[in-house]
Amino acid sequence: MTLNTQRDSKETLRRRASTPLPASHQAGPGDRKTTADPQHPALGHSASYHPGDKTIRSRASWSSDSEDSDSSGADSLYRVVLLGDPGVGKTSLANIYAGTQEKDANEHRGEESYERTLTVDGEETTLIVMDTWETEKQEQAENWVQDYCMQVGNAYVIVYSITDRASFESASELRIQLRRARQAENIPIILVGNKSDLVRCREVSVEEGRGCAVVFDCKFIETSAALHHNVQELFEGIVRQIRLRRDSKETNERRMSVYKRKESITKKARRFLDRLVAKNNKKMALKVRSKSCHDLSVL
Ligand SMILES: Nc1nc2c(ncn2[C@@H]2O[C@H](COP(=O)(O)OP(=O)(O)OP(=O)(O)O)[C@@H](O)[C@H]2O)c(=O)[nH]1
Repeated sequence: MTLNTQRDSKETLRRRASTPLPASHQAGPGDRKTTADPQHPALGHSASYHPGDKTIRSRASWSSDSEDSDSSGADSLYRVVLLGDPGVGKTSLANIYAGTQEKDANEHRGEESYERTLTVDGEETTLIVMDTWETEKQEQAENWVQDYCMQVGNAYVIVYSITDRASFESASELRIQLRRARQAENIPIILVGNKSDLVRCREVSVEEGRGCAVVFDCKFIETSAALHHNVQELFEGIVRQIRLRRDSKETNERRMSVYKRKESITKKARRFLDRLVAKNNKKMALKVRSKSCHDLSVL
């Protein structure tokens, strides 16, 4: 991924941002399906969607890895639901994903779903990022939104603010709620500690975030929407987590061998040493697991 590539893809996005998706999008715009589809097990949820209530903002290409683009890569579409307390930064993260510039934010206010195609490890995947979670409205009419969110995601991002302990506690509750709603399913869940730039206001340590992810068996990353730090890594990580569950072991191993070739020597050495020590030490194995919850490219 290069900065140039990012800049180029943003240009593409801006040009296409005004292109509305047809209302029939949920039934599949001809090329892809977003409702229950036996050919597309990852999308096989039966919850109904209300297109009039939520807007799909844009379809655009965001090639993070264009030099490796492989036309043989499967093109797939997945829903990613953002959960978390009000004010933790869900919309800010979604806006970065959508490539919305600050000056465009007012124009797009009220729109809550963002579709974008990413090229990760040489293959394209389209994510619809849904920023529809409501925690404040308790009326009956709003409950369907929460139920819908819990049912419809192919992956979940649970966001808290590192400056707000209450939001961290809510994140644990959301994880439990999600586990209850989707009991037997092995869906990717990423715990995100946002606002990592606000160092002096920190109320939740990195270790606590990581510990929570280990206990709740999910991935963990700290981001700063304000500085755009780790946001791209987050969305690329979601794609990798989806693929790790969707594809065969062989396909993932082939993909990983390409990915690992690009890893830094330090990262490779650390990974090798962790495995070596963990082989003979159960306690260490737990520690490695706690480290691996940081690594969004492995299960
Ligand atoms: N310093 C800092 N501020 C942030 C960051 N992310 C979001 N904010 C600010 O936090 C406030 C809330 O951000 P939103 O993105 O609206 O949060 P939200 O979770 O979507 O909130 P609701 O829409 O109420 O659910 C805004 O003023 C953002 O500018 C961050 O990483 N760092």
